[in-house]
Amino acid sequence: QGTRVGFYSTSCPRVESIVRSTVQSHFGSDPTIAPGLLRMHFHDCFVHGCDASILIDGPGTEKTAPPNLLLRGYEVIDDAKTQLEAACPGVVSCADILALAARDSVVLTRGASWAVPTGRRDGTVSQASDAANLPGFRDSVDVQKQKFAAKGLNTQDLVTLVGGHTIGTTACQFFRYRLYNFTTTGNGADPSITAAFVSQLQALCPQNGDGSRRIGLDTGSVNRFDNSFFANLRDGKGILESDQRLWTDASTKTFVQRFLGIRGLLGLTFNIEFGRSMVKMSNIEVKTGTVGEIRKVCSKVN
Ligand code: HEM
Ligand SMILES: [Ca+2]
Ligand SMILES: [Ca+2]
Repeated sequence: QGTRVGFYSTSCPRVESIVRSTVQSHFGSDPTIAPGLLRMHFHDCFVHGCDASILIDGPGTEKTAPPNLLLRGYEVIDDAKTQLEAACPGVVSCADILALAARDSVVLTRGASWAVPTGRRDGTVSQASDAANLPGFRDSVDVQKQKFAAKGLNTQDLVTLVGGHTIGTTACQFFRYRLYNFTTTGNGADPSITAAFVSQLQALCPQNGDGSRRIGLDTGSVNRFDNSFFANLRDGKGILESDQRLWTDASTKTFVQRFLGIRGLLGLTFNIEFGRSMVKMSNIEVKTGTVGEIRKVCSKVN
């Protein structure tokens, strides 16, 4: 792919420790930056590849597209970049900083670590309209699979990477429609949500309440990078419609079951597979060599 582990070993040997300590210190004062940075890397990679196009400021850039409005952690990347420009000016790309910060975020939430290949270069294009190929929370499994396949990611990668929802939160506005008037029968909620859970969710996200209120994507384990998210899907406790559908569709359900260690199926260890699939995701359409640039400031092209 053109990226490799240790790309900066002579040009900027402290890059990984600088990024790690920066993420760590921000995490200390605001733990929500861990899920924020992981999601930001995903949203970067799916649009023009992992090239930091998501970080560019200005009217009509990717940042302004609806799926990206609630991303957080930009200040962490800026902070790391400032320190890296002091240590090794003009050497480390913003795209690599984001890839490293996503890994460090998983480790800080007690997930397993993995080696991040580096050597990405930063892109110069960022357009809101290009964010349309990001998956949406109402997408069917077929559409989710298509969008991942378009980036070279298979069904196992899809299930594994969506497992990133083991940490972090969602605004009520993205799933509240599942709780009220979704059906005209029963309690009016999406029947794929287990009955006892509906009233809990309704209490957290009242019908006419604040749509920006946030609740955990992995009920009971919001801050920990574990496989509890998959147990919640099995139990009808997925929060996003797109997440719960991974249990309804036979092709994705098998992988959820394998993460849960269902007898008779070849087991998969979520934390190990996550690192593997992340390496694939973080190599999507990467720019290397002389393509693109090394940005001086992550929020704007040189
Ligand atoms: C079908 C694919 C996916 C869909 C439809 C989807 C959708 C969403 C939505 C709607 C939210 C809530 C955003 C908010 O309210 O701020 C969210 C949050 C999140 N997503 Fe995804 N996502 C997908 C895949 C992924 C992948 C592949 C990753 C990472 C590998 C990821 C990581 C996260 C994280 C960590 C959060 C929590 C963000 C926070 O707490 O600020 N998602 N996702
Ligand atoms: Ca990008
Ligand atoms: Ca969890």
